[in-house]
Amino acid sequence: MDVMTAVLTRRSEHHLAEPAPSDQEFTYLLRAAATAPDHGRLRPWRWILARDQGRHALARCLADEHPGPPAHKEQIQANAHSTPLLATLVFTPTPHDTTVPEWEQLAATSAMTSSLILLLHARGFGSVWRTDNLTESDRIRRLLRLNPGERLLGWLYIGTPQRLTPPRRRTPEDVTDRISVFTPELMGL
Ligand SMILES: Cc1cc2nc3c(=O)[nH]c(=O)nc-3n(C[C@H](O)[C@H](O)[C@H](O)COP(=O)(O)O)c2cc1C
Repeated sequence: MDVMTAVLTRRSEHHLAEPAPSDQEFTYLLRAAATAPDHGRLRPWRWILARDQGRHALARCLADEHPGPPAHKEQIQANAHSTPLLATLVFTPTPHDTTVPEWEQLAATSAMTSSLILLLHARGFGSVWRTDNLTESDRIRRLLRLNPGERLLGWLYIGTPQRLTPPRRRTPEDVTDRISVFTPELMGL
């Protein structure tokens, strides 16, 4: 799949089933995703993979911690239960880096994740990045043994999309109003 096709046919997939990438395949794809732009090559992130019992325990905790009504909690638990691989994204910034401020490290983490999502898609796997307003939960932090200074950025739900028809290739929207051209003359220089 060429890059343009991958970008235009990717969708957040909310109904996922086996198979998911093995640990080995996930690592292979992550190594490629980690080549995304990353000022200082700090790799200020880590992933925690949960399958089977680990995933069920995490699913229960996500549902318990969700502030929404019972129906919403049940939906979260059902989703997390049925998705074969729950990958927790943890931001691990190098503090007080004078060359690479924290916002740049967060941007690098986002770039890596975006690449990973596209690579998964190109291999036939589906994913959705979810936070469900749960990234500040102390209980989830404790369950996942996060260190002080680390930050939860959500979960990549990963598996094989359960849809009858593949997503249609999207028609890119007009973004010309988001582009301007700078010339010194314009600035009166
Ligand atoms: C940081 C981040 C957090 C997200 N959290 C959620 C979420 O909690 N629940 C959800 O359904 N989708 C979540 N999404 C997915 C977006 O809703 C989705 O990308 C958007 O609706 C566009 O759909 P598409 O990915 O199919 O283009 C999140 C995406 C990002 C980048």
